[in-house]
Amino acid sequence: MTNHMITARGLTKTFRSKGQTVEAVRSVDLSVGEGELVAFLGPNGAGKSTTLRMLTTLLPPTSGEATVAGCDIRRDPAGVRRRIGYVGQGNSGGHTQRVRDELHAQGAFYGIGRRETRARAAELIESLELGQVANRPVQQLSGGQKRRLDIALGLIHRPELLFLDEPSTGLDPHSRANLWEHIVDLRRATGTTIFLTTHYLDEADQLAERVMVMDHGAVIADDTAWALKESLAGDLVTLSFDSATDAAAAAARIGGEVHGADARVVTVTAPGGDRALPRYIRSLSDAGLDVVAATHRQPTLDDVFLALTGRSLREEAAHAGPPEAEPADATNATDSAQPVAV
Ligand SMILES: Nc1ncnc2c1ncn2[C@@H]1O[C@H](COP(=O)(O)OP(=O)(O)OP(=O)(O)O)[C@@H](O)[C@H]1O
Repeated sequence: MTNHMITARGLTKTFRSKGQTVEAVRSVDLSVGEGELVAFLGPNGAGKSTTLRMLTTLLPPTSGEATVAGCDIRRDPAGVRRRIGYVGQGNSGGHTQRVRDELHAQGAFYGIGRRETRARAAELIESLELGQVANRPVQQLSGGQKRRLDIALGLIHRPELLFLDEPSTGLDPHSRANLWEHIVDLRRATGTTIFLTTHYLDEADQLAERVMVMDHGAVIADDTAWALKESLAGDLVTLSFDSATDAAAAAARIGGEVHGADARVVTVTAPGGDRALPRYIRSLSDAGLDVVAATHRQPTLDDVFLALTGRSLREEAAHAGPPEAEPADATNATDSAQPVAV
């Protein structure tokens, strides 16, 4: 890894409310290199946003330390804020101001000169494809356009590092894909380091260069999606049998687990499942056990999470309910795409 854009050691946040203590973030160590695109993944309440809010100086840590874009979050929060962009879970909706004016106001907030702000706003309007709506009031934009505006607002001062808290939550699949294209293009063009949280396993898998998995306030995995899948899960081989007796005998022979309502399905995790599958079939046939159907599939990040925690992230997300059609309004002014007063 080259220079570090983020390093955190023992970062901890404990909330106390109504006599209860919540250990939201427990002694997190992490490092992000210059130019990386890192996804922070985990179920609801895992502590992702709290970590982001500490790194962006919106929340003081209970203990631990972190350096962000070369500045210490405790000793030089203003320095951190000058160098980073932060797009929270709130959105830019509800504003009667026009898109272009919103960007100009943001530039003025950062103390950027008028001419430079206008040029920068025009550049961002172009790169984030906001040209057609640049003169419309923000409240008239679609969810995807609003998120792109949020990102433009977060980038007006050319930050070295951009934090995005669930940038695609609430968007339909098409808008999500479009937003991601913009994020990836931007990163390619500017080399900006991007650290984002997401609930979408497929997004993290396909687009992030590194995935950090968080659960119960701790980072439980940190690697490329490929390495995580390769090392933790292996390929998932599924074999079906005519009877539960055969399935049980097969499971015992190959070290698999019996599944299914009628206990006739065996799954086993094997590196290189495409090559392992014929071997299993041959070995079971030698033992007089006929496989009636067989599949193998590459593991997903959900399999990784399952292997690490015994729980499925996908199921937890489903229990948490579908995302809102539009992201909720910011409950806290500092959570919106607006910059924090420095
Ligand atoms: N201001 C607060 N006061 C008390 N508890 C809090 C506060 N903010 C967060 N928490 C708690 O800290 C834990 C971590 O919350 P956090 O928002 O960081 O999780 P998350 O991983 O970002 O979840 P989500 O994916 O739902 O946004 C949760 O149990 C949450 O209820």
